[in-house]
Order: sequence, then C-alpha cells, then structure tokens
Amino acid sequence: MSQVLVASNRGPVSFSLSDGGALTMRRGGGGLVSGLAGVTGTPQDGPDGEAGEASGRAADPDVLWVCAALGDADRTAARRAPEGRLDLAGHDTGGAAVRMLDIPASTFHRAYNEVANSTLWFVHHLLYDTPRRPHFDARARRDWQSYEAYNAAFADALARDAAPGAKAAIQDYHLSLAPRLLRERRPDLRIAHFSHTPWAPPEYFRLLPDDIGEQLLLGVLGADHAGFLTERWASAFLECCALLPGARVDREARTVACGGHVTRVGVHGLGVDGAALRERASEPDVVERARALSEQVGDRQLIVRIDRTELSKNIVRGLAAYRELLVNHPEWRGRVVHLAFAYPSRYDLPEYREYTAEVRRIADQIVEEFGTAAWQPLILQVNDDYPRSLAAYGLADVLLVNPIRDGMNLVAKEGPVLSRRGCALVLSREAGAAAELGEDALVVNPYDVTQTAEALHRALLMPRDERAARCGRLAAAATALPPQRWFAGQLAALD
Ligand SMILES: O=P(O)(O)OC[C@H]1O[C@H](O[C@H]2O[C@H](CO)[C@@H](O)[C@H](O)[C@H]2O)[C@H](O)[C@@H](O)[C@@H]1O
Ligand SMILES: O=c1ccn([C@@H]2O[C@H](COP(=O)(O)OP(=O)(O)O)[C@@H](O)[C@H]2O)c(=O)[nH]1
Repeated sequence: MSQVLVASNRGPVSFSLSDGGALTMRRGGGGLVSGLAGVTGTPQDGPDGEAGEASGRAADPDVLWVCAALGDADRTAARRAPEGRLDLAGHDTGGAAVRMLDIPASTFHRAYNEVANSTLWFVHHLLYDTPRRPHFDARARRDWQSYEAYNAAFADALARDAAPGAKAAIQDYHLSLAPRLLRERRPDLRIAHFSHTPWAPPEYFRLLPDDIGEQLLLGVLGADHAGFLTERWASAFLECCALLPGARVDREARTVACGGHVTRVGVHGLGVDGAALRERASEPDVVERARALSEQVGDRQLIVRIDRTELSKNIVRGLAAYRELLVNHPEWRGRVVHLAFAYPSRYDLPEYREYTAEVRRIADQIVEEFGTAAWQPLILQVNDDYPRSLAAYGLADVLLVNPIRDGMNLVAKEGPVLSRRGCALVLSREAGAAAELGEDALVVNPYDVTQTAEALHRALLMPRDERAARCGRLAAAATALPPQRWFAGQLAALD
C-alpha cells in the first residue's frame, strides 16, 4: 500500500494538563473522529501512556494523521513529543502515527473559532440570523488571513511528510484551502478532500465575500477527488462551482474542470462498524453506567437524545417538542423519561455558551412544570461521557435526532445498532442520515415542533414487534457503510 496521510483539525486524542504538569489523554469527541478512528484504530481514554504504556500496538508506518493542537494542553503534548509525533512519545493514539501541529494560539483561534466555526459552519448549516449576521469587515479579513496561514501550516506539514506519490486525505471545512496549497507544493501527490458537513446551496454560499467564496471553491478543487456524505451535499457543491468564473461543471459525470485540472466529485456515506461498537459497549464502564441509568428510569419508556451542545442539533426545539408531548398527551406523564445528553462543544464561542444556557433553562422549566416527588420527567447532562452515551443507546425506546441540518449524524446510526429494546427513531429530514434511514424512521421537519411531538407520541405507541423490525433494518442500514469502506472508497477514487 502506498503511504496515506490524513489531515484534520481534530485528531484522535486531546489532552488536559494537571497543575503538576501531568497530561491526561481523552479520545476526541464528535463524528469525524468516530469515523477516522474506525479506520486507524480507537485510542482508549484513561491514564496517559506517555511513559510508554501505550496499547502495545505499533503505529502503522503507512498511515500518518496530521492534526492541530486545540488548546494549551495539546500544545504541551505536541512540544514534548519528537516533532509533534504523539505516537513516538508513547501516547496511545489507537494505531496511527499522529503528528500534532503546534500552530500559534492566536492563528489557531481565528482560523478555528472565527472562520471555520463562526463563518463556514454557519454558512453550510444555514444558521445565520441574516438581518444581523454575517458582517464581513476589516476584522473578518484579518481572521481570514489566519485561516490561510493555518491551511498553509497543514500543507507544509503534509508536503514535508509525504513520500513520493503518496495519497493525502484532507478532511472538512477547516481545511478547504489545503488541497490547492498542497498541490502547489507537491504536484506528485494524489489528493482527496472530504466534507463531513452539508454544503450550502449557492444562494446561501453567496453570503460570503466573492473572493473568499472563490478561494474556498478553488481550494477544494485543488483536490483530485472531492467527497461528500450524500448526493444532496455533492449537488450543492457542484451548483456553487457552476457559478465560479472559469469552471466547467459536468453534472452527469460529476466533474469540475478548472485551471487545467479536473476534480471528480463523489458520494461516500459513513456508517458504523457494528462489531467494534458492540464490543466497546460490552466493556465494564458501559455496563456500570447502564445499570445506574436503568435504576433511574425504572420501568418507564425512555426517550434518548445525544448531541454536542451544537446550534445545528436543534436541542431547544427537541425539548420544546417533549414539553408539547406532555401537554397534548398527558397520559404519558409519569410513564416516560427523557434523557438528554448534550456534551460540551465549541465553548470559546459565545453563541454556543448561550445556547447551552438556553438548553439548561428549558430543561429546568420542564422539570419544574411536570416533575413530581415520584417522577423526574427529564434528565439533562452536559458533560462528555462516551461510555454513558453507549449505555443510553442500549436502553432507549425512542431515539430523537432532530438537527436543523447535519452532514450525516452518526448518533442516528449508533442508536439502532446498540438498542436492546428495539428503539424507534424520530429523525430530521435535514440530517444526511435520512437518505439512508428515512424509510424506517419517523421523519420530521425539524422546525415543526408540533409534528416532532406527534412523532414522539407515535414512536412511544409503536407496537414492540414493529419497533423491533424497524430497528433491525435501521441497524442493517447503519452498518452497511462502515468507516473502513467509507475511507477505502475515497482512496480508491484516487487510483
Ligand atoms: O471538532 P469539533 O469542533 O468539536 O466538532 C466535532 C465534529 O463536528 C462535525 O462532525 C461532522 O462529522 C460527522 C462524521 O462524518 C457527521 O456525521 C456530522 O454530521 C458532522 O457534523 C465536524 O464536521 C467535524 O469536523 C468535527 O470534528
Ligand atoms: O459524550 C459523548 C457522546 C457521543 N459521542 C460521539 O460523538 C459522535 C457524534 O457524531 P455525529 O455524527 O452524530 O455528530 P457531530 O458531533 O460529529 O456533528 C458519535 O460518534 C457519538 O457516539 C462522544 O464523542 N461523546
């Protein structure tokens, strides 16, 4: 196999630092890491293996994962490791060689928080309150320069580490410029770019300043292959390219020719490795959490949701729908519990901190309004506890996944795989996962709170055998495209 380089903002692990200077390592959160770690190997949380107590697996010399240090503790880990190579410092990275880039904190902050998460994420997920934002001024230009520098730092690292003819798989909106920058540095490489997010339709993409929009498209078009999670996001990208001066789009063949280079556009759905997930869910930390949760819930039906506290996940409307269920169908009072795990995300952004506060406020109101001495209608937990999430999947009667817009949403796929009660899935039509799971889910418009409440009602009433049959088919669809296949498809597209 030729050498493969993976590049993404978030790497397989991140660190925290004790007052005494000791590093503790955690598996990185979110779906991109779940997908890529399914390919390279999953690191274990827990005491750090810096002293050489790693998993014992040798790093695969043919796969190098280049990622960014996300905070001060990551920077410390990167500086302590030889040239940022975490695996060489004895950390259990799960099997891949990992180079963590120590990009200056101010550059990283502007690139990740201001451009990637406050601008590009908002554009691709249609999140702006347009009378007020976006607002592209001189400060936005300065942020953009940092985004360019951040992308250049990745391109430099990849260009330096790549063997002749190697394949580079560059991930996501943080690194939209990197394919082109890498091609300029190393024309011998074969380059893929993959978007884990939706792609904005042209009329929304045009909120971006023209030159920035152009640079983003030209950046991705530096790749030989541009991959997307669904047809819908791939088509939106092609439609944006069609407005790019000098680009020729062939919608049928799904190619874009621009500046003498042709980029092929492909669709690669990402699912779950069922066997690996079940094995992880059988470990003692998950079993222990399942026992505790099941004591809390008793013999009531359980509605579960698991998300980053992310604006696009639509947690507030989801809670409003649960409230409406209890108002419109009071027969469920005392007979159902809603477990909402909303683990922290992007706390450097005020919008995310405010959103989390709003989620907490609404949850408190629901408990206040309906709770009794004998019944707690809602349990909200705002911390990252992956094993607890796996435990909750196992106990769910209903899984609620109602994003405004989502590239895929792996939670919708993990739930049916681990469900032991045969869960019903209430699923937003705006999640990429709806393209694969729509037939057996109860599909909703995420803005329609009343419809979502009624779907929860139907899900709770669904006969056990129908629920189990649907759940079996959902699990089969969810495991049809495991990470290994998803990734192999992207690499094969480069041959
Ligand atoms: O790294 P963060 O800023 O903490 O965010 C976590 C990840 O969020 C996004 O995940 C997406 O990828 C999933 C897998 O393909 C997909 O199922 C989901 O719909 C997406 O939202 C983001 O795209 C990643 O880069 C982040 O790491
Ligand atoms: O406390 C938790 C709960 C869940 N997850 C995982 O985070 C991923 C979320 O991926 P998804 O595609 O649903 O959304 P994203 O957060 O990437 O937008 C899933 O694999 C979850 O199992 C996690 O890392 N920590």
